[in-house]
Amino acid sequence: TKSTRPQRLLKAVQKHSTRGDPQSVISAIDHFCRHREWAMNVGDEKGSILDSVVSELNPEKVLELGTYCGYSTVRIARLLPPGARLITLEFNADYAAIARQVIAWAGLEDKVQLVEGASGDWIPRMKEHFGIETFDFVFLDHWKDRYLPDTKLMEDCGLLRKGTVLLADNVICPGVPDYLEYVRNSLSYKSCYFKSHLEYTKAEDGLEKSVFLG
Ligand SMILES: Cn1ncc2cc([C@H](O)c3cccc(CNC(=O)c4cc(-c5ccc(F)cc5)cc(O)c4O)c3)ccc21
Ligand SMILES: [Mg+2]
Repeated sequence: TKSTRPQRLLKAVQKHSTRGDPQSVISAIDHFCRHREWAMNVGDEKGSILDSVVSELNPEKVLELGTYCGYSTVRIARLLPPGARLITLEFNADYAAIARQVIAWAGLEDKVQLVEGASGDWIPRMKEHFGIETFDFVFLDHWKDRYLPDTKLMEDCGLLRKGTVLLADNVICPGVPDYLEYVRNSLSYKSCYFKSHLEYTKAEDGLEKSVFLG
């Protein structure tokens, strides 16, 4: 039977990158997606913006909503200090299976906990199940109509603290108008837009960085 795109992406990682070298994994995925098959990774251009936000923040507790093949998981985890933890939520079992192998190939499994399940089910369980008080950094890259409800859910569950940074992918393409309107108008957030391009294309897209003010 025909392979899936995530399976072909994993093969490209295993063929064209070095086990235990996250940068080579990132480069192999970007090369595959630019020259072979487009895939919905945050990509190299927006990825560099993601890197700078993470490096500046040095977060201990990170939540990623939407793992897909683990590209942004690897980008974030490779920058985390020893002892820091990234929890990534993926509801699609096929994506999760590939992501686990990509994360393991990069040698980052000790920093990453991939949870198979939906954000709406797992956000309310973060405290009792993972012993998480609050998150320092949240990367939103899952279904675009879940960004706003899940942000409100994280607020209600007390998972955000003064200074928690939310970084949202695809705020232009495909777009998240209700989320943007909320974080840009709420007195509880200081928000700014990083203009970029849709991964591996010339179309406009960007990241919205929103700091929770408590
Ligand atoms: C509830 N819950 N909890 C965990 C969780 C995890 C998932 C999956 O990881 C998943 C599956 C399918 C789609 C997404 C969202 N991503 C996108 O839709 C996207 C599209 C494009 C684009 C842009 C232009 C196009 F022409 C086509 C696609 C570019 C991008 O960067 C994207 O992130 C995420 C889903 C719901 C989940
Ligand atoms: Mg995305």
